[in-house]
Amino acid sequence: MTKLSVNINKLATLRNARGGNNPDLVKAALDCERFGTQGITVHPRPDERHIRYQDVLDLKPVLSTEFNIEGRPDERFMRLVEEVRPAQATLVPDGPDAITSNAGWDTLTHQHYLQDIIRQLKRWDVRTSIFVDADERMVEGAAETGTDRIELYTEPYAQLYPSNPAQAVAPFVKAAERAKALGLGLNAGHDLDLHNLKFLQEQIPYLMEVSIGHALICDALYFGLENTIQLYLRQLNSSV
Ligand SMILES: CC(=O)[C@@H](O)[C@H](O)COP(=O)(O)O
Ligand SMILES: NCC(=O)COP(=O)(O)O
Repeated sequence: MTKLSVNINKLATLRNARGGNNPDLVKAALDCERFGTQGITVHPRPDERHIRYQDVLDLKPVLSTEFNIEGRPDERFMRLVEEVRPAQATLVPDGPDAITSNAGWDTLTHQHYLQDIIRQLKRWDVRTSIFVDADERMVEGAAETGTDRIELYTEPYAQLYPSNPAQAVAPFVKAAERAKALGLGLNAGHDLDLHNLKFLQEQIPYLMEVSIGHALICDALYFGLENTIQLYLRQLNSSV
């Protein structure tokens, strides 16, 4: 079964636009859970333009599904993960000024660095995932770090999918097969939506989790949050 983890960054963007607490992020996350999501993802960035570090602290005690914190493992991120002990930490290489994630790790160049971080996260009993491009060499480098899982960076898939689905998915299937052969768990995310999700999941049925934010929250403007989550779960063949 492929789990859906709803990324609530965009709800925090909306909340921050007016400086108040509307929408209430904690309530919205709990509603996502009530509507069927199997996880909540946040990606606090150093400028706190959407998720604030305090949001992460507020969410942890109330969530009942898998909490996934994504980000660059700088000192502040690591302190947060140590305090919150989420189900999963996903390491993303974004610089502080990144508009959004735009690449996976170079797991060969940064192998020792990642090994140290993974070791530390495991001491805290946090499952680890490393954000990587669909490149077998990067998957192999990730396996060397001792990580539990990788998350395939799916923007290139999403870009090419409308014109050539088979070509778009081919490198992802190859990378996924390599990950499976190496014993790595597999997640995927970035720019997944109601059009491209089903095909990806059909081609890689052993995908463990997808984290989806931007498109899902945009869809919720039209369909409502509850219906939208149900629509995404249906794409993943969940029993809804
Ligand atoms: C790692 C990843 O692909 C997502 O976390 C994405 O970066 C969302 O972040 P933003 O909501 O800041 O675009
Ligand atoms: N890890 C990907 C994620 O959390 C959401 O990315 P997006 O759907 O906002 O592009």
